[in-house]
Amino acid sequence: MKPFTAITIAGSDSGGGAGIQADIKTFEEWEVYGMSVLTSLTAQNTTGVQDIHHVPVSFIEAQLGSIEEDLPMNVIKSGMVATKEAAKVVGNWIARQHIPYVCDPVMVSASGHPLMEEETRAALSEYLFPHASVVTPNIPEAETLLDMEIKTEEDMEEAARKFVDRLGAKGALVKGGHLNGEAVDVLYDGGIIRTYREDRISTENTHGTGCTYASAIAANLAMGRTLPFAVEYAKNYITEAIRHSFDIGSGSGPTNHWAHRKERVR
Ligand SMILES: Nc1ncnc2c1ncn2[C@@H]1O[C@H](COP(=O)(O)OP(=O)(O)OP(=O)(O)O)[C@@H](O)[C@H]1O
Ligand SMILES: Cc1ncc(COP(=O)(O)O)c(N)n1
Repeated sequence: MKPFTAITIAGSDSGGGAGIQADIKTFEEWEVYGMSVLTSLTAQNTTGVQDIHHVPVSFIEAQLGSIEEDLPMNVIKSGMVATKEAAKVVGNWIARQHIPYVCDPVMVSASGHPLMEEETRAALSEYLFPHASVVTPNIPEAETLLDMEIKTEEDMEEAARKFVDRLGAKGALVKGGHLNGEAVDVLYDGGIIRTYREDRISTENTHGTGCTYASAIAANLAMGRTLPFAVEYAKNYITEAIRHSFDIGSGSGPTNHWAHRKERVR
């Protein structure tokens, strides 16, 4: 049997809620075989990030090479890429793969800790976005990367268009988790604007939602679904993961990657 496969290029979260751990857990739930390239290791829990160790760029390259030499890949997902050197190596490698690529431009943890060096911002636009089937910024990330304020759904639409028209991504999903009211996300794929809307769930336990959502989109692309359908399935999945999130740790608890088994959203 040959499964669909996905590779995540991201940081490790020792607390298991975000980063590589969230990505692999999500791939598994979609029955997509997960592979990983670690860019940084974080000492992290639900209260915050206590320490960060960046993997040497030569070792990031070694991991990419080991996978490329031997294993099939249906999709690439990236998360924490902290330095411009890492962004360059990762971007140049992705450019050669010619498969769908989901780029989650992780900048700051939900607990407020910077996960990317400031000078890496420009490197994301230069090396990663041009290869992305979709970039998945949250509101603060979109505001920083585009240097604009986002307060309304119309602003989200404008931002999504700018990621495509100005920064060269093929698609952009601007996530509205940080706005008040409904949990609305706006997708622009270079053609039309689509809106994904769910009621807001009252919980503090949203650690890792961004990583989990992007990985669910990637898993659906690996299975051959189109981007709009991949986002629709992933939105249902993340909503249930938040609804049944775990009240563990004394900070913002993690989402529940197996919640969909109760709700049968697949
Ligand atoms: N309280 C909530 N109830 C329902 N959906 C939510 C809630 N918070 C976030 N979402 C949804 O979760 C997904 C992730 O969005 P968000 O904007 O929180 O991303 P993020 O900031 O990258 O995540 P993280 O919390 O991991 O930093 C989006 O679909 C968003 O609409
Ligand atoms: C290694 C790593 N990657 C990504 C995130 C973002 O996730 P969140 O915004 O939920 O903290 C994180 N906290 N840690």
